[in-house]
Amino acid sequence: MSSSKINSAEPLQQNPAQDNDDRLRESTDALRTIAEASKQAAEEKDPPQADAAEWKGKFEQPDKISGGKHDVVHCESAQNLDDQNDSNNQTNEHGMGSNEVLSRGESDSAHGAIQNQMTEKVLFELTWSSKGNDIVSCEMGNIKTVGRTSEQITLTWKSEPQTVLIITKPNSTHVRDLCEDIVSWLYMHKKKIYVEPRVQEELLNISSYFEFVKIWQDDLQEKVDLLITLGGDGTVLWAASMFQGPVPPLVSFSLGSLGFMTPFRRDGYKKQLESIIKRPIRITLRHRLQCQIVGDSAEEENATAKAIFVLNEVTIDRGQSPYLTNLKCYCDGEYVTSVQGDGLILSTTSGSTAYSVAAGGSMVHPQVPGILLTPICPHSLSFRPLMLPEHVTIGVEVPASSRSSAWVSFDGKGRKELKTGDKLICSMAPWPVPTVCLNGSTRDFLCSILEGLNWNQRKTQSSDGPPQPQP
Ligand SMILES: NC(=O)c1ccc[n+]([C@@H]2O[C@H](COP(=O)([O-])OP(=O)(O)OC[C@H]3O[C@@H](n4cnc5c(N)ncnc54)[C@H](O)[C@@H]3O)[C@@H](O)[C@H]2O)c1
Ligand SMILES: Nc1ncnc2c1ncn2[C@@H]1O[C@H](COP(=O)(O)OP(=O)(O)OP(=O)(O)O)[C@@H](O)[C@H]1O
Repeated sequence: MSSSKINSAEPLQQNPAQDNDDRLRESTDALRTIAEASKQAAEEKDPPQADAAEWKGKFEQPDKISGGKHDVVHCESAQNLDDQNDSNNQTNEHGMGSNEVLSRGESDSAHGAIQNQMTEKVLFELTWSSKGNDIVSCEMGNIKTVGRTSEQITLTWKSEPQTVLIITKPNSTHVRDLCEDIVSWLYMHKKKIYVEPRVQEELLNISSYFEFVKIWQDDLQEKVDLLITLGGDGTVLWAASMFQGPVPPLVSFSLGSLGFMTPFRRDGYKKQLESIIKRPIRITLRHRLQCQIVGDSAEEENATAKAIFVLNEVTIDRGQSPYLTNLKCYCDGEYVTSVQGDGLILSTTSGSTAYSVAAGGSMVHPQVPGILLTPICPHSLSFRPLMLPEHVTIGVEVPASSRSSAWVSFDGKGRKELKTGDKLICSMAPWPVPTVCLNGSTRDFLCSILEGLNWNQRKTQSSDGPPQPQP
């Protein structure tokens, strides 16, 4: 997405709450400006010695999201997406605001005809229940919370999504079979379908009927309306990493073993997809981190390095070195502490249930905006994991005094050496990954920790036992 594209976004729609819209427009403009600055920073490498404060200024963004809640969690009786409509209607019946924040591109009038040329991305609007667009009010000097930053968001297509990118886990027969079925179903519904070269080859090996399937290329990023993954969490991470700018809504079918971020099941895919392309959908905006390596050796080796986006975490560890890592940590340019241990994880809240939880970090709902700082085997009795607010910029430096270099990896991939003097700069990215929910953001999250990690499973205490102590 070029910055001029961002500028050419449609003006926001008017709705009756004019005041709210004016405020929303201001924050949307601010968001666009920040997105432009971030895009520029990602394209033109920042000067290697850019300090953390400068990064913070570039990537800070306003957050104006608030909405409704679920009271009960029933993992076993998962409702299907049809029920989302009822809940969306309820939201409107309660007089909640409807706010368009991210729509851009041209409306796709090609519905019903498959074209060789890609049309522009279809428009949608995002809504969330909100009594106003402010998070706090301070009328008459009284500070009151009037909105929340991390409640349920609904996405409503303005016209049916047309262009679909399908990303699949390699080497799985189940995945290949489902991919074949979904591609055929989408083609019947007159969608333009893109896949990776490997998948096109697999489909053509099955039948020449699949000649309509096209090969994905990086420059198509801003044209995709819907992203589908078939695999496990690793496939979701892979798909997200293909987008260095805005990410289209992502529907993930679970064909892995754990599947924290993959709520959809292969059975009933037709009904699920039908609902997703035709009706409003609930989404979780999963925040990403953007990372850049700066410093002496980075200057030489990564002269053209761009920001790297992670959905789970960036990890700095000792690699094969037998020594403790020695990592100096900065927050907004100020020295905070040093890690002496196996390493450090800077995690998103989506990633809080991955490597971070294994290293002792807390599990956090993916839509809570924040950055988790979780040490790996710190040789200290008091280094508790920490969660910082979304707007900070974190720097991690391998000091000149360190006995050895460290290694950095991004969502478990792209391992690079951090030599002494190098610094990793990390802040919240302006482009989250909007994942489509099965039963809503909170319910999906709670189901995944209950089912995936057996969270708080314990035999129930029997009712018979010693008499209650008398008061
Ligand atoms: N000790 C650990 O727990 C450990 C060690 C290395 C990497 N990891 C995680 O593996 C991720 C890469 O995943 P992969 O599938 O490519 O590698 P992989 O195939 O090695 O899978 C790692 C496991 O982590 C799970 N996982 C991934 N993201 C998750 C999330 N957000 N919440 C809960 N579980 C999640 C996967 O389902 C899988 O079971 C890394 O981002 C890192 O978080 C964990
Ligand atoms: N399109 C792709 N191209 C190349 N590699 C991929 C692709 N999709 C996924 N992978 C890689 O394949 C590996 C396995 O994928 P994934 O985690 O989705 O499956 P899984 O391990 O069976 O599921 P789970 O993580 O739920 O246990 C991961 O390392 C991931 O990075």
